[in-house]
Amino acid sequence: MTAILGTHPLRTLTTALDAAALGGHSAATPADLLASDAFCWLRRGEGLLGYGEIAQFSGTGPERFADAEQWWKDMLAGALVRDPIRVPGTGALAFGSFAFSKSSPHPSVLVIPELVVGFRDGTAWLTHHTLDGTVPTADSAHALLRGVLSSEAERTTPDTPSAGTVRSGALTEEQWKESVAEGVRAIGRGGLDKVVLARDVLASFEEPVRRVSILQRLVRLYGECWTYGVRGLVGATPEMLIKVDGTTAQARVLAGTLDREDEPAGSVGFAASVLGGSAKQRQEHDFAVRSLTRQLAPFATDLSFPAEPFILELPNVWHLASDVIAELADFEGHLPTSLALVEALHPTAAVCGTPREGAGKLILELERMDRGPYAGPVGWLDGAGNGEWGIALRGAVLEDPLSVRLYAGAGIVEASDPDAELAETWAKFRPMLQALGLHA
Ligand SMILES: C=C(O[C@H]1C=CC=C(C(=O)O)[C@@H]1O)C(=O)O
Repeated sequence: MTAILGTHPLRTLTTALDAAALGGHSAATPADLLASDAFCWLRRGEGLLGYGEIAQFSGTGPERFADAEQWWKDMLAGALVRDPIRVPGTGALAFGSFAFSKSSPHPSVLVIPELVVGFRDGTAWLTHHTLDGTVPTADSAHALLRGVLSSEAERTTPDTPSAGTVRSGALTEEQWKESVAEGVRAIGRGGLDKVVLARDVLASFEEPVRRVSILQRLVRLYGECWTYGVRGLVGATPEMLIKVDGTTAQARVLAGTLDREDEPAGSVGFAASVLGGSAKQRQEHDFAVRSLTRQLAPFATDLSFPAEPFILELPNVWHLASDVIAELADFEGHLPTSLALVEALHPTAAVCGTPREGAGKLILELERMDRGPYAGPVGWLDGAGNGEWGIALRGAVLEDPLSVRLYAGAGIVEASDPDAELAETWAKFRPMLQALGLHA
């Protein structure tokens, strides 16, 4: 574990965003405030952006969540927080991304940005964090934002996607289908109900890709999803692992997918009959809901979810979806933080399988790649323990300015067909392919 701690305590100042104090810089939507390295968590015109980095936790291994939680507690212990607004996302805040696997060498990180801009229920605010002993003020926060806006010519340059090509990553399509077939055989032998198998593809460009444009396109096209950006990891996920807002926790569980590409006219009804009527898709979904609710129950005094999933309509696919809601139990005066819940819930059967242990082992064997941050938790948490942690799906890692690695997977059950699962991964690559300006 590495942690960079300053010699001064963390100081934070949250203040209402004063549009007049931004001078000539105005923004119609939060996405207009994106900058090249900005942290991003946006959905339906609300969310959080972060700029600059003043401290980070970085770790690997099975203890990565607990170590991150301890680091955050240490940062908060001596913190001097001024927060007159006091809603989830104000005060001290860190963005984070965690590797899917406990055996991954990929670093899991929590990062405290120098400046946060937040939007929620019609309120907009700035939070300025310092660790060098300077006292943040409303003026210093606005000056930082003005600095970001004026130095970022890239934000306003017209967006012309560069030409790129896509090739297979760790496995060719044929090899991946063989892995799916092996997954089906493993399920048939007994002891395993479901395994989620993913694959990667590598997009290469002749000119550097622009992170801001990728995020802006995802925001524009996939407004119902949570568009995330934590360093090189970008994407727009439809799946909420856990959101904590005071005493309430919420999750959106997805599993069961239908491509919308060849959609007949009319079609949520069509999706409902195909997805809802398919025993295979229902089974895939039920495993995912059960894994989430089983892990969440010990933290809850009350937990509910509808008996029947609903159809979530996204531009690329339909999903079977279930929203789970829980009232959090208070243990000796403490509620679990969003990060403590992440540790308990990850990985659910939407991205790993059932039973979890056996599925995890088979994933390592059959995918023959490191998932890195793909399918890991991504999001933010604040000093009160609130937070939103999506599952990093429909995303990619910007490996260097000319190469982007995309990841997508599919839930495999006994009735799975390798060709259909391969087609499903292409439907799930589509948001990132579109965001990269590649044909999709
Ligand atoms: C593993 C992925 O999706 C999961 C989430 C929704 C539906 C899924 C499915 O139908 O297989 C997957 O469980 C992915 O997007 O890479």
